[in-house]
Amino acid sequence: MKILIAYFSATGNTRKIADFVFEKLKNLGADVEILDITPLSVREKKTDLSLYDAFLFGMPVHSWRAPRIVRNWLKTLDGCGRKCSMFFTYGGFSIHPAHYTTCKILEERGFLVVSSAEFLAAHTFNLGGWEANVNRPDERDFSVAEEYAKETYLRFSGDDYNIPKGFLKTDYTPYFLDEIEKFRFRILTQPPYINEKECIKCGICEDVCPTGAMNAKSGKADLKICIACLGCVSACPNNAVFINDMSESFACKLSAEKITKEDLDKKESRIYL
Ligand SMILES: Cc1cc2nc3c(=O)[nH]c(=O)nc-3n(C[C@H](O)[C@H](O)[C@H](O)COP(=O)(O)O)c2cc1C
Repeated sequence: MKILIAYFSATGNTRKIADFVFEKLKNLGADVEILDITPLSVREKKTDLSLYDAFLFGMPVHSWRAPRIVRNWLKTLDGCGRKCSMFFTYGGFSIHPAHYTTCKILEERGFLVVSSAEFLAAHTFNLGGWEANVNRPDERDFSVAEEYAKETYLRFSGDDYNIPKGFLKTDYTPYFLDEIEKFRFRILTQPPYINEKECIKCGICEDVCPTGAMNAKSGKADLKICIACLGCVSACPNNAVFINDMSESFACKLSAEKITKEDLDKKESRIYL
């Protein structure tokens, strides 16, 4: 059986889980390949799925679900009745629509979803002053990832097909979910911008941008296509790409979600089978 792990990772958390699961599947004897769909050029090329028997799709949660550009990429695929699994990394806040809505997309594309998983990871907005799950994923999360690789391989190998249980059917409309995407630009009041004095003109910020929004010459990201993934901020070798300070919004978010920072850090990664 040939397996493909395709993942999107703007700041590296999902990549850590994808790489780990890749190694574990190989150790289990699987013939497995890995594809990073973060670069725009990779998503624009047609991926030949005919070479594979089963798939794992990994992505971060952005505003309660898969990032828009990942949803759009998934909608170009043809599952042809083959099995797949989904896994998410997230910063510890609400994510429950992510499993259900991504599962729906995959089913509509003809995949049989056999498992799903969520892994705690440092929240991207820590780059702007949040302090959520700073050191995740850690051993706890990797031990869940090991179990996830084992269980998913078993389900891929078996003849039967079980729909994963446990994640909630969401009653949020696609309209509502699109509306909450705008929330990120209410707390991220300044889209990523380059501090000219510290910029070494390497162009990495533009190269890593998964949407083509960042312009290294003008020093600004185009708000119309920027998805606020902060890949440019985390990749800059000279820390010259900035966003506004979001620490105040972290306190507001904790209070709105009625959760403490300690509760957030105690959350556990989880598998759905
Ligand atoms: C625009 C945006 C929205 C996010 N929304 C959520 C969210 O709704 N819930 C959550 O717990 N984490 C959220 N996060 C945090 C990410 O899911 C988390 O940091 C993830 O591990 C980043 O993955 P990556 O490093 O592979 O890009 C969000 C991050 C970004 C950039």
